Amino acid sequence: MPSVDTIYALSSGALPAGVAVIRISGTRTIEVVESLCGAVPAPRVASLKPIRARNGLTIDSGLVIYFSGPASFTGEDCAELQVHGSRAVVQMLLHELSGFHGLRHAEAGEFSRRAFQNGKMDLVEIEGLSDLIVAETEMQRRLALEHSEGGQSKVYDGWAKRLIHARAMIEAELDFADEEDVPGSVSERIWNDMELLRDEIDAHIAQAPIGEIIRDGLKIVIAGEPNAGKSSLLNALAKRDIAIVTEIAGTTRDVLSVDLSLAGFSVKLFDTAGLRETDETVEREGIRRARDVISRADLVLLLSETKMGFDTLQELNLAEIPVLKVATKSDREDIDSDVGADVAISTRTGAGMDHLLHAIASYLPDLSGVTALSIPSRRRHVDALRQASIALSDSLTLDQHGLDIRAELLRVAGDAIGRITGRVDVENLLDVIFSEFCIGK
Ligand SMILES: Nc1nc2c(ncn2[C@@H]2O[C@H](COP(=O)(O)OP(=O)(O)OP(=O)(O)O)[C@@H](O)[C@H]2O)c(=O)[nH]1
Ligand SMILES: [K+]
Ligand SMILES: [Mg+2]
Repeated sequence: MPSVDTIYALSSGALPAGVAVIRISGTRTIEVVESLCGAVPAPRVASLKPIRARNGLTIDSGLVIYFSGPASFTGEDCAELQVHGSRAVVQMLLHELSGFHGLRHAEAGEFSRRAFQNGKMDLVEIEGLSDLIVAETEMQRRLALEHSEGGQSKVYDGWAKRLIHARAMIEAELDFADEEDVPGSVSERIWNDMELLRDEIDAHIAQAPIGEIIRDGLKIVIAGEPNAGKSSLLNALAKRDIAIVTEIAGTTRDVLSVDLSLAGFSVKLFDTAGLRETDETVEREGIRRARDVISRADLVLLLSETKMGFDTLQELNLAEIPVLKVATKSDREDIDSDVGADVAISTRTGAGMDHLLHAIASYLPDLSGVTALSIPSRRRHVDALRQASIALSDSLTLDQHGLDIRAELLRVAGDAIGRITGRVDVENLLDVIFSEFCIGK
């Protein structure tokens, strides 16, 4: 697409900063760099240059790197100008760039979109890159890096190839079916492999909850009686004064949340209103919200000072959700130390807090023996994999039907997998995927 605009944007973070990186991509890159810097440096060699506006004023001096397409991030001619990261320098440089004919400011995700369109990265790699940019925990970084560098794409491409191979063998069998000496049916081997493939895909899908926890964090809800010390615990774990703590029962009404990092995982911790019968309108709404967020928890920390408290809380319908019973205020002498809890804590003295964190960590996914490649990272991927698995299963079970129908089901499965990496028509998906990026990426 030679006629597309040349685009530019600030690709580095918030200003002011030590260095700001302005990226340019498109056919006019050479012309622009020549005008700003006097000459275009050799490709991929950082060169310190004065950067001048066309009226002769020096904007700044900085490192200029030119990438000759297709050996660049976008696949087009690209340049990166590394200038001093002040608002004034960046503003003047962007203003100068806007004055060039055929240049315009990039839209969100546009550099990456060009990389995809020019075949530099597939969709899984691009999504991995988008995840890597926003990664906050060690596990998020590991998963995103693996995906952005194409490891996952290789797995999906391998699966798609096996499906194509199977179809080709079936086509051949259909073509030669009426000939005398067809070498013994190829089908046997093909269907064995397709069954294996279906099992591999299902095993991959089964890891989706881990991918979700890595991306979105483990949802932990602090629940319990009024005044049990729930908000005090939230504040203690967050090491910040987030929730209001008072001695008045029924202080917390809204659901509060904070993101923490625990053992390399992201954890979303929720504080909720104390659970009790009440006629007070605001508190009732708070309790309704508490029950709602409890029902969506991965883990509930059930807090109480007393054994009776835990007993009444049993009535909460926590059916499928793991619960950790936490006895609070262990520093108080008037409190019975044996209330049948899993952990006893005091936010006042810090007693038991390590024990509690340890107990929580045991609810995090065990990643020993699990590689990043065995974990699907996004709902989009899982949905497509499910479609592939269903089509594959159908083609395996429909053995009384004609081969042509079974081959068609393999095509459906292959297309579903092809859509994950973008090998198969995904035009309608692109806007959704690239809109997740910010400008300059
Ligand atoms: N001695 C002692 N007091 C505590 C401890 N944790 C909390 N408290 C006190 O218990 C009272 C209630 O604490 P909160 O954290 O507001 O309890 P809560 O469960 O959030 O209460 P509601 O939001 O009203 O349901 C406050 O007076 C706290 O200072 C503790 O570990 N030891
Ligand atoms: K309180
Ligand atoms: Mg509270």
